[in-house]
Amino acid sequence: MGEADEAFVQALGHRPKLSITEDEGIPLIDLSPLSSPNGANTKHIDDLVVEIGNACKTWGFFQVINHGVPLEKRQKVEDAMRKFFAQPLEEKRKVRKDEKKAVGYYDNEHTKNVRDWKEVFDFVADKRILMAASHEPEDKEVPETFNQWPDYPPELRHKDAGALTVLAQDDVGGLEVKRKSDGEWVRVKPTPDAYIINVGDIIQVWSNDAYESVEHRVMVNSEKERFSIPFFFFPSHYTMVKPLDELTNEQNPAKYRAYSWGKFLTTRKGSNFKKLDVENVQIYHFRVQELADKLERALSINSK
Ligand SMILES: O=C(O)CCC(=O)C(=O)O
Ligand SMILES: [Fe+2]
Repeated sequence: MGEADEAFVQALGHRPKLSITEDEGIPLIDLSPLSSPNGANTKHIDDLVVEIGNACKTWGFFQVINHGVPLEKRQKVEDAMRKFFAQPLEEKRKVRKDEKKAVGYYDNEHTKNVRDWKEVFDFVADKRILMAASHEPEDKEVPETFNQWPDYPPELRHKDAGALTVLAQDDVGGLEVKRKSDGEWVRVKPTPDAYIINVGDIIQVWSNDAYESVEHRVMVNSEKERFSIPFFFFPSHYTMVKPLDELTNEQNPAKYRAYSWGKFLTTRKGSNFKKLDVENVQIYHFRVQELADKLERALSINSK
């Protein structure tokens, strides 16, 4: 075997283990009360809300069935996706996405500064949107679009930066979630026609840490290619993200200061195409405690 490009190489502690833990415990939630033909039954809806709340607290991940999305729609998207990716590389590269072009094909994304072993096609479902040109406060907004589909798996552990993610994975499987109770990586069992939903960083901040954004990763295998279709649910770029007023009070003060979602995303995306030597922006950088510690360190350096 030839030498691997060092951009793909994971730090030792993040390489996969050889055995797989498949967890039956990731909640499977039946959404049929939402589309009940006799109108929604309040008791069932209340139970559903509790079930979803518990899943978000315990796992940060759950699968939904009887969600009302017609199977034919999913099959149509899957057919188009397979057809697109089956084309020769030079064809796919004709619709290439890069640092200036926000949508299209790419195969050189970096997550946490390590290159992913995947191919992606990002596309836009909606109108054009405005986005900050950079993280710098004086930079103007520029028109941009962002929506991701479909994703040929990222291999790296990460948390999703948006509010929540809805994901369709195929029957090959490979998505792994870091179990909150013991830090073990467990595999999300492929369930036909189910969608996987996970809490992202924004919900963690909005809920002032009541619901945590959980680390996950995708393990590739050399025998069978795998497809997945993630939908990242993001707020508008001008949204300032901060703990919700109704969830904070004197006993539970805001743990984060407000940050601009558009600027956060722009800074994040700056490292999507190259390996940087510094850690990319993370929500913990906006933690009030983290900022207080930094200030304390700075003051103690200055007084020496
Ligand atoms: O492909 C998957 O199963 C997960 C994809 C993912 O985690 C992501 O794109 O953020
Ligand atoms: Fe993800």
